[in-house]
Amino acid sequence: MEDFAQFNPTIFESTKDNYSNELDVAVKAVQMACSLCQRVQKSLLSKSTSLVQSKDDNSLVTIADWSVQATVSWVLTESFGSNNVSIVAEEDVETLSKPEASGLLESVVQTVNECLSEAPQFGIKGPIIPLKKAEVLEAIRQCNFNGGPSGRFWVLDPVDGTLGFVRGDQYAVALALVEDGEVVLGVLGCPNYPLRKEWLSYHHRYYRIISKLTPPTSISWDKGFVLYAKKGSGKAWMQPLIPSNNLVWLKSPRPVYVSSIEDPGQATFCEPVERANSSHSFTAGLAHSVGVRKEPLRVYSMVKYAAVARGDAEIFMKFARSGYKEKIWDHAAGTVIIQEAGGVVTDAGGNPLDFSNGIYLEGLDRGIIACAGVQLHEKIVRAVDASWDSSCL
Ligand SMILES: Nc1ncnc2c1ncn2[C@@H]1O[C@H](COP(=O)(O)OS(=O)(=O)O)[C@@H](OP(=O)(O)O)[C@H]1O
Ligand SMILES: [Mg+2]
Ligand SMILES: [Mg+2]
Ligand SMILES: [Mg+2]
Repeated sequence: MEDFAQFNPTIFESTKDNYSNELDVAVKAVQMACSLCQRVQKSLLSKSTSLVQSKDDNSLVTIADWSVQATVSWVLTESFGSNNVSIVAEEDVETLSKPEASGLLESVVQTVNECLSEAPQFGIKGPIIPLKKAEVLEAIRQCNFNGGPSGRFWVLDPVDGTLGFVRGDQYAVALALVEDGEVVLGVLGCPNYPLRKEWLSYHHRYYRIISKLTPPTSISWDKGFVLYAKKGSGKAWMQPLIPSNNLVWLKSPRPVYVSSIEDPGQATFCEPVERANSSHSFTAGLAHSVGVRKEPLRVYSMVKYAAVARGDAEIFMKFARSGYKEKIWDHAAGTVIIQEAGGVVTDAGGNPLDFSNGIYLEGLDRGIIACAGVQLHEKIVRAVDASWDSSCL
């Protein structure tokens, strides 16, 4: 039993360290968010409802995106005080505030309150009475900070990989803390990350396959976890999901490390599922040119960062079409987790990602390259230079 520990803040090693309280609250908030998402994903898949909406850029948003944003915003504000909390997050309240969206708003309020009612099981004090519509909208609206070079702010992607989420596939909840332009904490919830990494590539069919192969009573260590890391600690940790209805949860976090594979011939690279989000043809040419032989692992969301941090893949590449500006919430948590697990994350010019310039990764050179090791990373950066001019990106 010695590798088991009760769930309490002592898991965070030196509790007197900087950011230990922030990390403790952030991990609990992401645990709650994962539980919320699992419940919503299940209900989305069991009935076709209008809980999925299209945004102006044709991307999707669901009640889970808004509900997680409201819940995490509420938890952070209650824990640290509204004057001390600035949050940059993906969703806004525009759609939800429209009179015709009252049903949608009701679903969000119900989902948030359901989640907050379980807060004590995660070690968080919940509200005395359920939140009202106006309070839920305010919690979402509060996440309208625009980032920048100085001070402290949180960065939240409530559901990353919303497309994967509505398809019953991979998605992530990503929360980071940025101080003076540097990501100092990263917390990444991956509720559907499978026990066997081979299952990561069963897109679309994932849910069906998993539900057939794992008994419904299986404990959550079999699927899903929260990864977290603190900048400069040299460690990244994986904590199993806390079952909200199960008081016998006793598992302690484990450290995760990047893979030691430096040979491209043995390496696996991962990339976005959607061609619209990253050029598959460019990365295929690139991978071939450095000697990568394995098929790409196409996975939705920041689960790709988790795969590299855990050593299930060695390379992550994303080359969005020219003109697309990457947002900080799609990369902040994953970046610090890979770095602390021993990996390297830069743009295609080999420069660190810049989280100090507002909501976008301004100045990003071509694309993002994350690797398990320095040598592999150098090879990929060199290969991008060699093949860039002949590509049409
Ligand atoms: N056109 C375009 N190009 C590049 N990137 C885009 C584009 N549109 C959206 N996005 C952002 O990509 C986030 C999902 O990235 P993924 O790596 O998960 O892509 S994929 O879903 O696997 O194809 C996705 O995050 P979520 O909105 O949180 O799902 C978006 O922020
Ligand atoms: Mg989105
Ligand atoms: Mg995202
Ligand atoms: Mg999102």
